[in-house]
Amino acid sequence: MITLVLAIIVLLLCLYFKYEYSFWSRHSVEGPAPVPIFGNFHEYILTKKRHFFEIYQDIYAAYPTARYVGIYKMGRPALLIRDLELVKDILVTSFNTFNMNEFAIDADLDPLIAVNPFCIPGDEWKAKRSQLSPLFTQNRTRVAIPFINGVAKKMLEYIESGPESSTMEFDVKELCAKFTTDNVAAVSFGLDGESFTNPNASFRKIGDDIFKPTFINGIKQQIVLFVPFMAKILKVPFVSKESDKKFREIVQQVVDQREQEKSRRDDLLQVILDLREKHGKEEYSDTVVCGHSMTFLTEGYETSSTTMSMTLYELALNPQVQKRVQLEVDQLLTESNGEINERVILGAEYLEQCIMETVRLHCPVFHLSKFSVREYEFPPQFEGSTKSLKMPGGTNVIIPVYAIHFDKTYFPDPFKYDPDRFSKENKDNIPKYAYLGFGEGPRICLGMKFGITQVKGGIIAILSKYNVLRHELTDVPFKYAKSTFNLQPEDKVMLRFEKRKDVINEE
Ligand code: HEM
Repeated sequence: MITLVLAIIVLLLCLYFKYEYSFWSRHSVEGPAPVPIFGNFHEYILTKKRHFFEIYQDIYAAYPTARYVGIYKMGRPALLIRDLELVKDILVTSFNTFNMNEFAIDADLDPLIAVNPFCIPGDEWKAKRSQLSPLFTQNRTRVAIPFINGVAKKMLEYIESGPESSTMEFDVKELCAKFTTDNVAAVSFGLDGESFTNPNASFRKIGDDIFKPTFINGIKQQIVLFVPFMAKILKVPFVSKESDKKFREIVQQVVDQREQEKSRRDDLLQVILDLREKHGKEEYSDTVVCGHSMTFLTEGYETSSTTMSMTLYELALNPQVQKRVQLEVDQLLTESNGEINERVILGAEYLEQCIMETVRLHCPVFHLSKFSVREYEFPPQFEGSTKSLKMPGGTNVIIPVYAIHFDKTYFPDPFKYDPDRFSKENKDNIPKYAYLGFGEGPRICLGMKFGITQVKGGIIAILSKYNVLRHELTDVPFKYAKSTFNLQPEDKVMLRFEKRKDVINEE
Protein backbone atom coordinates (compact mmCIF):
# COMPACT_ATOMS: atom_id res chain seq x y z
CA MET A 1 0.00 0.00 0.00
CA ILE A 2 2.80 2.41 1.04
CA THR A 3 4.63 1.55 -2.18
CA LEU A 4 1.54 2.37 -4.19
CA VAL A 5 1.05 5.73 -2.43
CA LEU A 6 4.73 6.56 -2.95
CA ALA A 7 4.51 5.59 -6.61
CA ILE A 8 1.46 7.83 -7.07
CA ILE A 9 3.24 10.75 -5.32
CA VAL A 10 6.30 10.30 -7.54
CA LEU A 11 4.12 10.07 -10.63
CA LEU A 12 2.19 13.22 -9.67
CA LEU A 13 5.46 15.06 -8.99
CA CYS A 14 6.82 13.97 -12.39
CA LEU A 15 3.66 15.17 -14.13
CA TYR A 16 3.83 18.44 -12.19
CA PHE A 17 7.46 19.09 -13.14
CA LYS A 18 6.84 18.01 -16.74
CA TYR A 19 4.09 20.61 -16.99
CA GLU A 20 5.95 23.28 -14.99
CA TYR A 21 9.10 22.86 -17.08
CA SER A 22 7.24 22.94 -20.37
CA PHE A 23 6.47 26.63 -19.79
CA TRP A 24 9.01 27.91 -22.30
CA SER A 25 8.40 25.23 -24.90
CA ARG A 26 4.67 26.06 -24.68
CA HIS A 27 5.72 29.65 -25.50
CA SER A 28 8.10 28.43 -28.25
CA VAL A 29 11.11 29.88 -26.44
CA GLU A 30 14.36 27.89 -26.55
CA GLY A 31 16.47 27.29 -23.49
CA PRO A 32 18.56 24.69 -21.63
CA ALA A 33 16.81 21.59 -20.28
CA PRO A 34 15.95 21.97 -16.56
CA VAL A 35 16.45 19.41 -13.80
CA PRO A 36 13.43 18.60 -11.55
CA ILE A 37 13.13 20.88 -8.51
CA PHE A 38 16.30 22.87 -9.22
CA GLY A 39 15.55 24.05 -12.76
CA ASN A 40 18.81 25.23 -14.35
CA PHE A 41 20.51 25.87 -10.99
CA HIS A 42 21.32 22.37 -9.72
CA GLU A 43 25.07 23.01 -10.09
CA TYR A 44 24.68 26.04 -7.84
CA ILE A 45 22.18 24.81 -5.27
CA LEU A 46 22.97 21.10 -5.13
CA THR A 47 26.61 20.57 -6.00
CA LYS A 48 27.97 24.11 -5.54
CA LYS A 49 30.15 23.49 -8.60
CA ARG A 50 29.15 26.73 -10.26
CA HIS A 51 28.13 30.12 -8.89
CA PHE A 52 24.96 31.34 -10.55
CA PHE A 53 26.87 34.08 -12.41
CA GLU A 54 28.78 31.21 -14.10
CA ILE A 55 25.54 29.43 -14.90
CA TYR A 56 24.24 32.62 -16.54
CA GLN A 57 27.52 32.87 -18.44
CA ASP A 58 27.26 29.26 -19.70
CA ILE A 59 23.70 29.81 -20.90
CA TYR A 60 24.61 33.18 -22.46
CA ALA A 61 27.42 31.50 -24.41
CA ALA A 62 25.31 28.52 -25.49
CA TYR A 63 22.76 30.69 -27.37
CA PRO A 64 24.95 33.14 -29.31
CA THR A 65 22.25 34.21 -31.75
CA ALA A 66 19.33 34.52 -29.35
CA ARG A 67 17.95 37.82 -28.06
CA TYR A 68 16.91 35.99 -24.89
CA VAL A 69 16.84 32.47 -23.48
CA GLY A 70 14.11 30.75 -21.46
CA ILE A 71 15.41 29.44 -18.12
CA TYR A 72 14.05 28.08 -14.83
CA LYS A 73 15.13 29.39 -11.43
CA MET A 74 14.08 26.30 -9.57
CA GLY A 75 10.41 26.10 -10.64
CA ARG A 76 10.11 29.74 -11.72
CA PRO A 77 10.49 30.62 -15.41
CA ALA A 78 12.65 33.64 -16.28
CA LEU A 79 14.17 35.17 -19.40
CA LEU A 80 17.91 35.61 -19.63
CA ILE A 81 18.46 38.70 -21.79
CA ARG A 82 21.30 38.72 -24.34
CA ASP A 83 20.45 41.56 -26.72
CA LEU A 84 21.69 45.07 -25.85
CA GLU A 85 18.67 46.75 -27.53
CA LEU A 86 16.47 44.75 -25.20
CA VAL A 87 18.71 45.66 -22.24
CA LYS A 88 18.19 49.31 -23.13
CA ASP A 89 14.45 48.82 -23.39
CA ILE A 90 14.23 47.11 -20.00
CA LEU A 91 16.47 49.55 -18.13
CA VAL A 92 15.54 52.80 -19.87
CA THR A 93 12.83 53.01 -22.54
CA SER A 94 10.32 50.69 -20.86
CA PHE A 95 11.60 51.34 -17.34
CA ASN A 96 8.05 51.90 -16.08
CA THR A 97 7.20 48.34 -17.09
CA PHE A 98 10.33 46.86 -15.44
CA ASN A 99 10.64 49.13 -12.41
CA MET A 100 10.65 46.29 -9.88
CA ASN A 101 13.92 44.74 -8.70
CA GLU A 102 13.89 41.11 -7.68
CA PHE A 103 14.97 41.81 -4.17
CA ALA A 104 11.65 41.54 -2.35
CA ILE A 105 12.17 42.57 1.26
CA ASP A 106 9.49 42.16 3.90
CA ALA A 107 9.18 45.52 5.69
CA ASP A 108 7.99 43.84 8.91
CA LEU A 109 11.03 41.56 9.00
CA ASP A 110 13.61 44.04 7.70
CA PRO A 111 12.30 47.56 8.34
CA LEU A 112 15.70 49.20 7.79
CA ILE A 113 16.55 47.42 4.53
CA ALA A 114 13.00 47.98 3.26
CA VAL A 115 13.77 51.73 3.01
CA ASN A 116 16.59 51.08 0.50
CA PRO A 117 15.43 52.18 -2.98
CA PHE A 118 17.07 49.07 -4.45
CA CYS A 119 14.39 46.95 -2.76
CA ILE A 120 11.31 49.03 -3.58
CA PRO A 121 9.12 49.11 -6.72
CA GLY A 122 7.11 51.81 -8.49
CA ASP A 123 5.98 55.07 -6.91
CA GLU A 124 7.38 54.18 -3.53
CA TRP A 125 10.80 53.67 -5.16
CA LYS A 126 10.53 57.13 -6.72
CA ALA A 127 9.73 58.68 -3.31
CA LYS A 128 12.60 56.95 -1.50
CA ARG A 129 15.10 57.59 -4.29
CA SER A 130 14.23 61.31 -4.25
CA GLN A 131 14.58 61.38 -0.43
CA LEU A 132 18.10 59.98 -0.85
CA SER A 133 19.19 61.94 -3.94
CA PRO A 134 20.22 65.13 -2.03
CA LEU A 135 22.83 62.99 -0.27
CA PHE A 136 24.61 62.15 -3.51
CA THR A 137 25.05 65.46 -5.29
CA GLN A 138 28.46 66.44 -6.72
CA ASN A 139 28.80 68.88 -3.84
CA ARG A 140 28.16 66.21 -1.19
CA THR A 141 30.84 64.00 -2.74
CA ARG A 142 33.22 66.98 -2.61
CA VAL A 143 32.44 67.51 1.11
CA ALA A 144 33.25 63.82 1.72
CA ILE A 145 36.84 64.08 0.46
CA PRO A 146 38.44 65.51 3.65
CA PHE A 147 36.77 62.71 5.65
CA ILE A 148 38.17 60.15 3.19
CA ASN A 149 41.61 61.75 3.48
CA GLY A 150 41.39 61.42 7.30
CA VAL A 151 40.46 57.73 7.14
CA ALA A 152 43.21 57.12 4.55
CA LYS A 153 45.77 58.49 7.05
CA LYS A 154 44.48 56.07 9.69
CA MET A 155 44.79 53.23 7.20
CA LEU A 156 48.41 54.16 6.48
CA GLU A 157 49.18 54.23 10.23
CA TYR A 158 47.61 50.80 10.50
CA ILE A 159 49.68 49.45 7.59
CA GLU A 160 52.81 50.93 9.13
CA SER A 161 52.31 49.78 12.71
CA GLY A 162 49.32 47.39 12.89
CA PRO A 163 49.56 43.63 13.52
CA GLU A 164 50.55 42.81 9.91
CA SER A 165 53.34 45.40 9.79
CA SER A 166 56.01 42.86 10.77
CA THR A 167 55.36 40.72 7.69
CA MET A 168 53.75 43.32 5.41
CA GLU A 169 51.37 40.56 4.25
CA PHE A 170 47.84 41.87 4.05
CA ASP A 171 44.44 40.41 3.39
CA VAL A 172 43.39 43.39 1.30
CA LYS A 173 39.77 42.28 1.41
CA GLU A 174 39.75 42.97 5.15
CA LEU A 175 41.95 46.08 4.87
CA CYS A 176 39.62 47.64 2.28
CA ALA A 177 36.52 46.65 4.28
CA LYS A 178 37.96 48.51 7.28
CA PHE A 179 38.70 51.51 5.09
CA THR A 180 35.27 51.80 3.42
CA THR A 181 33.42 51.05 6.68
CA ASP A 182 35.24 53.87 8.45
CA ASN A 183 34.59 56.18 5.50
CA VAL A 184 30.88 55.47 5.78
CA ALA A 185 30.97 56.10 9.54
CA ALA A 186 32.84 59.40 9.03
CA VAL A 187 30.96 60.69 5.99
CA SER A 188 27.52 59.64 7.22
CA PHE A 189 27.68 60.25 10.96
CA GLY A 190 30.88 62.15 11.64
CA LEU A 191 31.96 59.13 13.76
CA ASP A 192 35.21 57.22 14.02
CA GLY A 193 34.22 53.72 12.91
CA GLU A 194 37.27 52.38 14.86
CA SER A 195 37.81 49.52 12.40
CA PHE A 196 41.59 50.06 12.47
CA THR A 197 41.84 50.27 16.23
CA ASN A 198 39.08 48.16 17.75
CA PRO A 199 38.66 44.48 16.79
CA ASN A 200 35.06 44.62 18.09
CA ALA A 201 34.09 47.82 16.27
CA SER A 202 30.29 47.90 15.85
CA PHE A 203 30.17 49.08 12.23
CA ARG A 204 32.45 46.27 11.03
CA LYS A 205 30.41 43.73 12.97
CA ILE A 206 27.15 44.93 11.42
CA GLY A 207 28.74 44.91 7.93
CA ASP A 208 29.99 41.35 8.43
CA ASP A 209 26.64 40.26 9.82
CA ILE A 210 24.99 41.19 6.53
CA PHE A 211 27.63 40.45 3.90
CA LYS A 212 30.21 37.96 5.17
CA PRO A 213 30.00 34.84 2.95
CA THR A 214 29.16 32.52 5.85
CA PHE A 215 27.13 29.33 5.56
CA ILE A 216 24.12 30.96 7.27
CA ASN A 217 24.27 34.11 5.11
CA GLY A 218 24.51 31.89 2.01
CA ILE A 219 21.37 29.94 2.98
CA LYS A 220 19.53 33.18 3.83
CA GLN A 221 20.38 34.74 0.47
CA GLN A 222 19.46 31.62 -1.50
CA ILE A 223 16.07 31.48 0.19
CA VAL A 224 15.39 35.18 -0.44
CA LEU A 225 16.47 34.93 -4.09
CA PHE A 226 15.21 31.53 -5.18
CA VAL A 227 12.22 30.74 -2.98
CA PRO A 228 11.00 34.15 -1.75
CA PHE A 229 7.69 32.74 -0.45
CA MET A 230 9.71 30.53 1.95
CA ALA A 231 11.55 33.59 3.28
CA LYS A 232 8.17 35.00 4.28
CA ILE A 233 7.02 31.73 5.89
CA LEU A 234 10.33 31.14 7.69
CA LYS A 235 10.62 34.80 8.64
CA VAL A 236 14.28 35.01 7.65
CA PRO A 237 15.48 38.59 8.17
CA PHE A 238 18.37 39.94 6.14
CA VAL A 239 19.67 42.00 9.03
CA SER A 240 19.71 40.17 12.35
CA LYS A 241 17.70 41.56 15.25
CA GLU A 242 20.92 42.40 17.14
CA SER A 243 22.38 44.37 14.23
CA ASP A 244 19.08 46.19 13.70
CA LYS A 245 19.02 47.12 17.39
CA LYS A 246 22.69 48.10 17.55
CA PHE A 247 22.44 50.23 14.43
CA ARG A 248 19.35 52.09 15.68
CA GLU A 249 21.15 52.74 18.98
CA ILE A 250 24.18 54.22 17.19
CA VAL A 251 22.06 56.52 15.01
CA GLN A 252 19.81 57.53 17.90
CA GLN A 253 22.80 58.40 20.07
CA VAL A 254 24.18 60.72 17.41
CA VAL A 255 20.76 62.33 16.84
CA ASP A 256 20.23 62.84 20.62
CA GLN A 257 23.68 64.34 21.02
CA ARG A 258 23.08 66.82 18.22
CA GLU A 259 19.70 67.78 19.63
CA GLN A 260 21.14 68.29 23.13
CA GLU A 261 24.16 70.24 21.99
CA LYS A 262 22.16 72.03 19.31
CA SER A 263 25.12 71.20 17.11
CA ARG A 264 25.33 70.61 13.38
CA ARG A 265 27.78 68.58 11.33
CA ASP A 266 28.63 68.53 7.68
CA ASP A 267 27.67 64.88 7.20
CA LEU A 268 24.94 62.88 5.55
CA LEU A 269 22.94 62.28 8.70
CA GLN A 270 22.65 66.07 9.02
CA VAL A 271 21.23 66.28 5.49
CA ILE A 272 18.58 63.72 6.45
CA LEU A 273 17.84 65.50 9.74
CA ASP A 274 17.45 68.82 7.89
CA LEU A 275 15.03 67.16 5.50
CA ARG A 276 13.12 65.79 8.48
CA GLU A 277 12.95 69.30 9.95
CA LYS A 278 11.54 70.57 6.63
CA HIS A 279 9.12 67.77 5.74
CA GLY A 280 8.13 66.47 9.15
CA LYS A 281 8.49 63.22 11.09
CA GLU A 282 5.68 61.51 9.26
CA GLU A 283 7.71 61.36 6.06
CA TYR A 284 11.05 61.04 7.87
CA SER A 285 10.21 58.71 10.76
CA ASP A 286 12.99 57.27 12.97
CA THR A 287 12.87 54.11 10.83
CA VAL A 288 13.29 56.13 7.63
CA VAL A 289 16.23 58.12 9.12
CA CYS A 290 17.89 54.90 10.35
CA GLY A 291 16.97 53.07 7.12
CA HIS A 292 18.64 55.67 4.89
CA SER A 293 21.67 55.53 7.17
CA MET A 294 21.63 51.74 6.83
CA THR A 295 21.44 52.10 3.02
CA PHE A 296 24.60 54.11 3.25
CA LEU A 297 26.32 51.40 5.24
CA THR A 298 25.10 48.43 3.19
CA GLU A 299 25.56 50.03 -0.23
CA GLY A 300 28.50 52.22 0.68
CA TYR A 301 30.84 49.73 2.25
CA GLU A 302 30.58 46.35 0.53
CA THR A 303 30.58 47.08 -3.19
CA SER A 304 33.29 49.72 -2.76
CA SER A 305 35.47 47.53 -0.57
CA THR A 306 35.23 44.66 -3.07
CA THR A 307 36.08 47.07 -5.92
CA MET A 308 39.02 48.50 -4.00
CA SER A 309 40.49 45.13 -3.05
CA MET A 310 40.00 43.74 -6.55
CA THR A 311 41.70 46.80 -8.05
CA LEU A 312 44.70 46.27 -5.74
CA TYR A 313 44.71 42.61 -6.75
CA GLU A 314 44.75 43.48 -10.46
CA LEU A 315 47.47 46.09 -9.93
CA ALA A 316 49.61 43.52 -8.13
CA LEU A 317 49.18 41.15 -11.08
CA ASN A 318 49.86 43.91 -13.62
CA PRO A 319 52.92 45.79 -12.30
CA GLN A 320 53.27 47.95 -15.43
CA VAL A 321 49.72 49.27 -14.86
CA GLN A 322 50.56 49.85 -11.20
CA LYS A 323 53.66 51.85 -12.14
CA ARG A 324 51.58 54.06 -14.44
CA VAL A 325 49.09 54.73 -11.62
CA GLN A 326 51.94 55.58 -9.26
CA LEU A 327 53.42 58.06 -11.74
CA GLU A 328 50.04 59.77 -12.01
CA VAL A 329 49.49 59.73 -8.24
CA ASP A 330 53.00 61.06 -7.48
CA GLN A 331 52.56 63.97 -9.82
CA LEU A 332 49.16 64.90 -8.42
CA LEU A 333 50.30 64.61 -4.80
CA THR A 334 53.37 66.71 -5.50
CA GLU A 335 51.08 69.48 -6.73
CA SER A 336 48.84 69.16 -3.64
CA ASN A 337 51.69 68.92 -1.08
CA GLY A 338 50.79 65.33 -0.30
CA GLU A 339 47.13 65.98 0.57
CA ILE A 340 44.39 63.88 -1.04
CA ASN A 341 42.09 66.68 -2.12
CA GLU A 342 39.49 67.18 -4.83
CA ARG A 343 42.06 68.04 -7.52
CA VAL A 344 43.96 64.84 -6.78
CA ILE A 345 40.81 62.72 -6.84
CA LEU A 346 39.49 64.26 -10.06
CA GLY A 347 42.94 64.33 -11.65
CA ALA A 348 43.59 60.60 -11.14
CA GLU A 349 42.04 59.73 -14.50
CA TYR A 350 44.11 56.65 -15.26
CA LEU A 351 43.33 55.26 -11.80
CA GLU A 352 39.64 55.79 -12.55
CA GLN A 353 40.08 53.80 -15.79
CA CYS A 354 41.61 51.01 -13.68
CA ILE A 355 38.61 51.06 -11.33
CA MET A 356 36.15 50.91 -14.25
CA GLU A 357 38.09 47.98 -15.72
CA THR A 358 38.06 46.23 -12.33
CA VAL A 359 34.29 46.65 -12.14
CA ARG A 360 34.07 45.11 -15.64
CA LEU A 361 36.14 42.06 -14.65
CA HIS A 362 34.88 41.64 -11.10
CA CYS A 363 31.46 43.34 -11.12
CA PRO A 364 30.11 43.09 -7.56
CA VAL A 365 26.54 43.24 -8.93
CA PHE A 366 26.84 40.49 -11.53
CA HIS A 367 23.23 40.42 -12.70
CA LEU A 368 20.29 42.78 -12.78
CA SER A 369 17.10 40.89 -12.10
CA LYS A 370 13.82 42.74 -12.72
CA PHE A 371 10.11 41.97 -12.85
CA SER A 372 7.60 43.45 -15.26
CA VAL A 373 4.61 45.12 -13.67
CA ARG A 374 2.42 44.93 -16.79
CA GLU A 375 2.16 43.06 -20.08
CA TYR A 376 5.14 43.43 -22.40
CA GLU A 377 5.77 42.23 -25.93
CA PHE A 378 9.29 40.90 -26.47
CA PRO A 379 10.69 40.86 -30.02
CA PRO A 380 11.20 37.42 -31.64
CA GLN A 381 13.80 35.26 -29.90
CA PHE A 382 15.88 35.00 -33.09
CA GLU A 383 16.64 37.47 -35.84
CA GLY A 384 14.67 36.51 -38.94
CA SER A 385 11.75 35.07 -36.99
CA THR A 386 8.49 37.03 -36.93
CA LYS A 387 7.06 35.47 -33.77
CA SER A 388 7.11 37.96 -30.91
CA LEU A 389 6.49 36.92 -27.28
CA LYS A 390 3.72 38.55 -25.28
CA MET A 391 4.25 38.04 -21.53
CA PRO A 392 2.01 39.13 -18.65
CA GLY A 393 3.09 41.34 -15.74
CA GLY A 394 5.23 39.46 -13.19
CA THR A 395 7.70 38.14 -15.79
CA ASN A 396 11.24 37.88 -14.47
CA VAL A 397 13.99 39.20 -16.77
CA ILE A 398 17.67 38.72 -15.91
CA ILE A 399 20.41 40.86 -17.40
CA PRO A 400 23.60 38.78 -16.98
CA VAL A 401 26.04 41.66 -16.43
CA TYR A 402 29.08 39.42 -15.86
CA ALA A 403 28.46 37.42 -19.05
CA ILE A 404 27.99 40.61 -21.11
CA HIS A 405 31.22 42.06 -19.64
CA PHE A 406 33.11 39.00 -20.94
CA ASP A 407 31.55 38.98 -24.40
CA LYS A 408 34.42 39.48 -26.82
CA THR A 409 32.15 41.21 -29.34
CA TYR A 410 31.93 44.11 -26.91
CA PHE A 411 35.25 43.77 -25.06
CA PRO A 412 37.99 42.29 -27.30
CA ASP A 413 40.39 40.02 -25.39
CA PRO A 414 37.91 40.09 -22.48
CA PHE A 415 40.11 38.34 -19.89
CA LYS A 416 42.87 40.94 -20.23
CA TYR A 417 43.02 43.65 -17.57
CA ASP A 418 43.19 46.63 -19.89
CA PRO A 419 42.26 49.98 -18.30
CA ASP A 420 42.86 51.71 -21.65
CA ARG A 421 39.47 50.44 -22.78
CA PHE A 422 38.11 53.29 -20.68
CA SER A 423 40.47 56.04 -21.91
CA LYS A 424 38.95 59.20 -23.38
CA GLU A 425 39.92 58.02 -26.88
CA ASN A 426 38.65 54.43 -26.52
CA LYS A 427 35.64 54.51 -24.23
CA ASP A 428 33.20 55.43 -27.00
CA ASN A 429 34.10 52.18 -28.75
CA ILE A 430 32.32 50.29 -25.97
CA PRO A 431 28.77 49.75 -27.21
CA LYS A 432 26.14 51.49 -25.10
CA TYR A 433 24.62 49.16 -22.47
CA ALA A 434 27.50 46.66 -22.72
CA TYR A 435 29.07 48.12 -19.56
CA LEU A 436 26.62 47.69 -16.72
CA GLY A 437 28.75 47.57 -13.58
CA PHE A 438 26.77 50.43 -12.03
CA GLY A 439 23.49 49.69 -13.84
CA GLU A 440 21.86 52.11 -16.30
CA GLY A 441 18.71 54.20 -16.60
CA PRO A 442 16.60 55.69 -13.77
CA ARG A 443 17.84 53.07 -11.28
CA ILE A 444 21.52 53.58 -12.04
CA CYS A 445 23.67 53.35 -8.90
CA LEU A 446 23.00 56.40 -6.75
CA GLY A 447 26.37 56.25 -5.03
CA MET A 448 28.58 55.68 -8.08
CA LYS A 449 30.48 58.96 -7.70
CA PHE A 450 30.94 58.51 -3.97
CA GLY A 451 31.98 54.88 -4.46
CA ILE A 452 34.61 55.73 -7.07
CA THR A 453 35.83 58.67 -4.97
CA GLN A 454 36.43 56.59 -1.87
CA VAL A 455 38.08 53.76 -3.81
CA LYS A 456 40.37 56.30 -5.49
CA GLY A 457 41.19 57.93 -2.13
CA GLY A 458 42.17 54.60 -0.57
CA ILE A 459 44.28 53.40 -3.49
CA ILE A 460 46.05 56.76 -3.89
CA ALA A 461 47.04 56.62 -0.20
CA ILE A 462 48.40 53.07 -0.49
CA LEU A 463 50.22 53.40 -3.81
CA SER A 464 51.86 56.68 -2.85
CA LYS A 465 53.81 54.78 -0.17
CA TYR A 466 53.81 51.11 -1.17
CA ASN A 467 54.13 48.76 -4.09
CA VAL A 468 51.55 45.98 -3.91
CA LEU A 469 52.90 42.59 -4.91
CA ARG A 470 51.59 39.13 -5.61
CA HIS A 471 51.88 36.80 -2.60
CA GLU A 472 52.32 33.02 -2.67
CA LEU A 473 48.74 32.76 -1.33
CA THR A 474 47.26 35.10 -3.97
CA ASP A 475 44.65 33.10 -5.90
CA VAL A 476 45.23 33.20 -9.64
CA PRO A 477 42.73 32.79 -11.24
CA PHE A 478 40.58 34.55 -8.73
CA LYS A 479 38.17 32.54 -6.55
CA TYR A 480 34.73 33.95 -5.75
CA ALA A 481 32.51 32.96 -2.84
CA LYS A 482 29.99 30.43 -4.15
CA SER A 483 27.03 31.27 -1.95
CA THR A 484 26.60 35.05 -2.11
CA PHE A 485 24.17 37.18 -4.13
CA ASN A 486 26.92 39.64 -5.04
CA LEU A 487 30.45 38.83 -6.25
CA GLN A 488 32.81 38.60 -3.32
CA PRO A 489 36.19 36.95 -2.82
CA GLU A 490 35.81 33.43 -1.45
CA ASP A 491 38.42 33.98 1.18
CA LYS A 492 41.30 36.30 1.98
CA VAL A 493 42.87 38.32 -0.85
CA MET A 494 46.51 38.09 0.20
CA LEU A 495 49.01 40.65 -1.15
CA ARG A 496 52.44 41.72 -0.01
CA PHE A 497 53.15 45.42 0.53
CA GLU A 498 56.63 46.74 -0.12
CA LYS A 499 57.66 50.19 1.03
CA ARG A 500 58.49 52.27 -2.02
CA LYS A 501 62.09 53.45 -2.23
CA ASP A 502 61.04 56.28 -4.48
CA VAL A 503 58.36 57.86 -2.24
CA ILE A 504 58.31 61.51 -3.18
CA ASN A 505 55.65 62.85 -0.86
CA GLU A 506 57.02 61.90 2.56
CA GLU A 507 55.22 63.88 5.34
C1 HEM B 1 32.10 50.61 -6.73
C2 HEM B 1 31.06 50.52 -6.02
C3 HEM B 1 29.64 50.29 -6.47
C4 HEM B 1 29.11 49.51 -7.47
C5 HEM B 1 29.88 48.62 -8.43
C6 HEM B 1 27.68 49.68 -7.44
C7 HEM B 1 26.78 49.07 -8.31
C8 HEM B 1 25.42 49.24 -8.27
C9 HEM B 1 24.48 48.58 -9.15
C10 HEM B 1 24.85 47.64 -10.29
C11 HEM B 1 23.23 48.95 -8.79
C12 HEM B 1 21.91 48.42 -9.37
C13 HEM B 1 21.33 49.25 -10.47
C14 HEM B 1 20.00 48.68 -10.93
O1 HEM B 1 19.24 48.11 -10.15
O2 HEM B 1 19.69 48.77 -12.12
C15 HEM B 1 23.36 49.85 -7.67
C16 HEM B 1 22.30 50.45 -7.03
C17 HEM B 1 22.43 51.28 -5.96
N1 HEM B 1 23.61 51.72 -5.39
FE1 HEM B 1 25.49 51.22 -5.98
N2 HEM B 1 27.36 50.54 -6.42
C18 HEM B 1 28.53 50.96 -5.82
C19 HEM B 1 28.65 51.84 -4.76
C20 HEM B 1 27.61 52.45 -4.13
C21 HEM B 1 27.75 53.35 -3.02
C22 HEM B 1 29.07 53.78 -2.40
C23 HEM B 1 26.49 53.71 -2.64
C24 HEM B 1 26.04 54.61 -1.54
C25 HEM B 1 26.72 54.99 -0.55
C26 HEM B 1 25.55 53.05 -3.54
C27 HEM B 1 24.18 53.18 -3.48
C28 HEM B 1 23.30 52.54 -4.33
C29 HEM B 1 21.84 52.66 -4.21
C30 HEM B 1 21.08 53.46 -3.17
C31 HEM B 1 21.30 51.87 -5.24
C32 HEM B 1 19.82 51.65 -5.54
C33 HEM B 1 19.39 52.62 -6.62
C34 HEM B 1 17.94 52.47 -7.03
O3 HEM B 1 17.42 51.34 -7.04
O4 HEM B 1 17.33 53.50 -7.32
N3 HEM B 1 26.28 52.29 -4.41
N4 HEM B 1 24.70 50.01 -7.37
